[in-house]
This record gives sequence, structure tokens and C-alpha cells, in this order.
Amino acid sequence: MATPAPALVLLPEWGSGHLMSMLESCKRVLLAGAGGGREFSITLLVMRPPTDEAGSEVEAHVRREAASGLDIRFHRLPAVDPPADAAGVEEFIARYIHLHAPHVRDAVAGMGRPVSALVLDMFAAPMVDVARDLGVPSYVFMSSTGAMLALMLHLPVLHDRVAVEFHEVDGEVDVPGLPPLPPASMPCPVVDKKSPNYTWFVRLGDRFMDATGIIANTADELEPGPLAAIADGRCVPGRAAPPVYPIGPVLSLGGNDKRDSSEPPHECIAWLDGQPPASVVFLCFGSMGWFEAAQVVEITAALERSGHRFLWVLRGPPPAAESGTGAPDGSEHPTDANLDELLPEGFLERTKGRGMVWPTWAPQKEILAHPAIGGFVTHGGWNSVLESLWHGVPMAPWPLYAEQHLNAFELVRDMGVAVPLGVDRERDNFVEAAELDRAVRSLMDDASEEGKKAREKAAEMKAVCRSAVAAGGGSSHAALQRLSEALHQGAALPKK
Ligand SMILES: COc1cc(-c2[o+]c3cc(O)cc([O-])c3cc2O[C@@H]2O[C@H](CO)[C@H](O)[C@H](O)[C@H]2O)cc(OC)c1O
Ligand SMILES: O=c1ccn([C@@H]2O[C@H](COP(=O)(O)OP(=O)(O)O)[C@@H](O)[C@H]2O)c(=O)[nH]1
Repeated sequence: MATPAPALVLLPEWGSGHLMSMLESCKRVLLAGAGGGREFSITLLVMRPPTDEAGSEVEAHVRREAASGLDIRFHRLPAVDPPADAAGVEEFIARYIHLHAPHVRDAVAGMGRPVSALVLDMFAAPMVDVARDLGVPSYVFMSSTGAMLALMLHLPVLHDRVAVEFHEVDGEVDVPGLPPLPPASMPCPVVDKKSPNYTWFVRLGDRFMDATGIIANTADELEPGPLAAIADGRCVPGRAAPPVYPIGPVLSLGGNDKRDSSEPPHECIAWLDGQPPASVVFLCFGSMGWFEAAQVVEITAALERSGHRFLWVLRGPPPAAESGTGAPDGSEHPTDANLDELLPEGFLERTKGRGMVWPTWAPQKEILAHPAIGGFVTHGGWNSVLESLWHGVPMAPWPLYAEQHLNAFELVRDMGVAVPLGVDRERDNFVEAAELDRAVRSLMDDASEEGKKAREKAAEMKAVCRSAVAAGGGSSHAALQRLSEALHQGAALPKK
């Protein structure tokens, strides 16, 4: 009897940005392997998400992927009780995932076939120990930037070197491979060293070092500085980091992404069809972004003043925002906005013909692909950034949560694909109307030198992204081949 194809066993965090980006990346491994005579199968370990909303999203992904025709199996892990005493979101996620360790162990041990990798979400990195005990390789999947990866690997070193809070540092924070970092660009989980979130991030960075490899949704040419720093062993002096495989950009597909060509276009797309090329600024803030009424007023004032055409995805507060009882994993989604309540009187009439406000989930990838889009005001989530770069759209980053302040810094200062937007981090990332107006003009005005540079750089990055994943010489394609080979070589039957 033929030996079954070795398995890639995936343990994603349940959030769509993490789960789909890991799965899409591993599907590429599957397809690359099949082309090179290296067969793999995928088994996705499904944790019961901590909220019903996340549960329904995961189920929708499972149903769709089960019907994809690829060799993807789903293994539901037994439910565990969520930690009741977690003080922060990242702590909650990491601890909740870690409680599944015995079930992950049982699932991998019982695969009944060689295992090429236990592929772990960044929040699941401590489970490299499970893989080691079973004698199978472990890979961390980094759904964020190479810069965030360099920072996380370096964090245990920074922890020893920098005794004070980062905002108390005199000057900037040095992370190998990055320009000196203003403390205001540090990611949310590390801004308070007394928080268990910080402790977890130090621990996660440390455990990344014990993985067999790291799969990253980025490309060598997009982030040469941080990726070289990691490869040269500069992030943790005296210790070589695991090999990093930058196989991106992998654009993650969500549930609403695939439109049948026989369907009429989405309303946003139909509206864009009537706009001149590169004339519309698109504003959209990820799966969790929403604004208080006072901020909405500032945005409307800026959009009225700038005079530019706009498509604005405006969402309302999540149901729990009023009661202050958010989801423990921080994943509560905004509601559909009530435009009559949120927008100042007369705004829609005054901007009629040149502006559209869309109050619910929008087809962001399709929108960014539309020729009418000339710029993107984005929260700077890494998936949104990759989608923007894929289509050569310059950005103005408005970071809101997670690692997005770091992403914003990298986009403006390192990659040059974005114009800066002044965000007041002390005031819940508030942006004044005058500042948004200035940034939109800078991004969109033909005469703006700053915008011109960002547009040119974004166009360059579009070419870079596409050539990186191209067969026959693309750096990400080559990384995928190296990864496929390493996975093929490393396959081992789990020890019982
Ligand atoms: C990458 O660094 C961080 C990521 C997160 C984080 O946490 C999270 C938790 C959930 O339960 C559901 C989620 O969807 C979710 C998403 C999330 O980060 C997003 O990940 C994207 C990449 O896949 C992207 O980079 C976005 O910018 C993120 O918003 C949290 C965190 O600390 C708060 C991180 O440092
Ligand atoms: O109205 C929306 C809002 C978001 N997205 C998609 O949701 C993902 C957001 O991921 P990102 O990493 O940018 O941010 P997160 O939501 O995880 O913070 C991206 O693929 C977007 O295209 C979308 O399609 N429509």
C-alpha cells in the first residue's frame, strides 16, 4: 500500500486574518509540492473560538474549504474552558490557545501518517515543545510583517537591555533591520511592560527561536532590512534564528470575496465605474475598525474640505462597546453604521456625486483593484497593506490597534509607499479634520511632491509583489520551493 502523503498540520488562531492567511499560504505549499513531485495533505486543527461570532466565521471557512476539492481535512479539537482571569487580549489569546496543547499533542500523535510540520499561529509559538516531543518539525506562521517578526525576535534582548517603558526611552528604540523606531510606533502589546500582554510577547518572541522554520507572509524585496537582519543573526546576538521563508504576498480570501461573474457588480464597484481613473480616495479600517461620533464629524469635515472624490466604509460601534463588555479575544466586530444618526446633516447631499459612504462590510480587494482608486486611508492591517501594494495603491496609514503603529511607520519611513497622517495615540488615535484634509490632499493632489513619491513607490511595489510570486525566478516562489523541499525532507512519523 502506498504511504499516505505527509501532513501539514495547521493550528491557526480563529480570527479570519490569521486563519485564512495561514491556510492560503499552506495551500500554496500543497500546490508547489504537487508540481515538484512532493505530495502533502493539510489537516487544520479547529479550536472552538471563544465567541459565537468567531465560531460562525470559522464554520463558514470550514464549509467553503471542505468543498474546495483540495486534500484539506478538518480535525476539531475538544473544547477547553477559556481563562477567566486574563487581563488583556493578547494574554487571553495566547493562554486560551495554549490550553489546547494536550489535544494538539493527541491529534498530531494520532495522524497515522508522517507529519511534515506542525504549523503554528504566532500566538501558539510555545507549542514548538509539542512538536519537539513528538519528533516532528514545527513552523511558526507570521501573518504580520517581517518588521514585526524582527521586533518579536529581538524583544527578549530589548527586555534585558531597556529597563524602562519604551515611551520613557530617551530617543528611539533600536531594532535590527529597521530605522530607529520612535517609541510611539511600538505595537500595542508592548507599550505597557507591567501588562501580561507584554510578558507574553517576550515569551512568544523567545519561542519563535525554537521553531524549525518561520513562514512569513511577506517578500524579500518588500522588507529587505528586517529579513536580512533576521537571516544574519542580528536579532538575537550569538544565536541563529530559524530559517525564514518569505512566501508572500499571499492575499487571504474571506467568505464574501468570490463574486460570480454573472452577478451584477457590487454597489461600490458600480459607483466606482462612473469615476475617473485614480480619482477616488478609499477609506476602510479593517475588520474591527470603527469611530466615535466626534471622530466621524472630523472625517466628514476633512472630506468636504479636501474636495476629492471618496469611498468611505463607515462602521458603527460593536454591540458590546456601550456596555464595556468586549469579547475576551478583542475580536468584536463593528456593526453596520446608521448613517442618519452618525453623519452631520446635509453631508451626503453636499458631497453627492463625488462621495459614497458604505455602512457595512465592503469588497475591499475588488475596490483596491478598481482603476478609479487613487489612494487608501487604511488602519494598516498587514492584509490590507498587502492588498493595496498588490494593486499599486499608495496609502495614508491611520493605525488603530494591534501592531498597526509599527506598520504605519514602516510604510512611511522605510518603504516610502505612504504619506504620513498625524494620529494622536494618547487620544484613542484621534485625527483632527485639518490633518486628515492635509494627508488626503498630499496623497491625491497631482501637484503634491510627497504624494508623487508615494505613488511612484507603490507602483514599484506592485511590480515587486507580482514578480516575487512569479514562477521562474521570483524570490517568494523560490522561498516556497525551499520550504516545500525542507518540509518534504523533514517529514517524520510522530512518536507515540
Ligand atoms: C500581528 O500582531 C498582532 C496581531 C493581533 C491580532 O489579534 C487578533 C485576535 C483575534 O481574536 C482576532 C483577530 O482577528 C486578531 C487579529 C490580530 O491582528 C491582525 O492581524 C493581521 C494579520 O493577520 C494584521 O496584521 C492586523 O494588523 C492585525 O490587526 C493582535 C496583536 O496585538 C494586539 C498583535 O500584535
Ligand atoms: O469592509 C471590509 C473590511 C475589511 N476587509 C478585509 O478584511 C481583511 C482585514 O485584514 P487586516 O489584516 O488588514 O486587518 P484586521 O482586520 O485583521 O485588523 C482584509 O483582507 C480586507 O480586505 C474587507 O474585505 N472589507
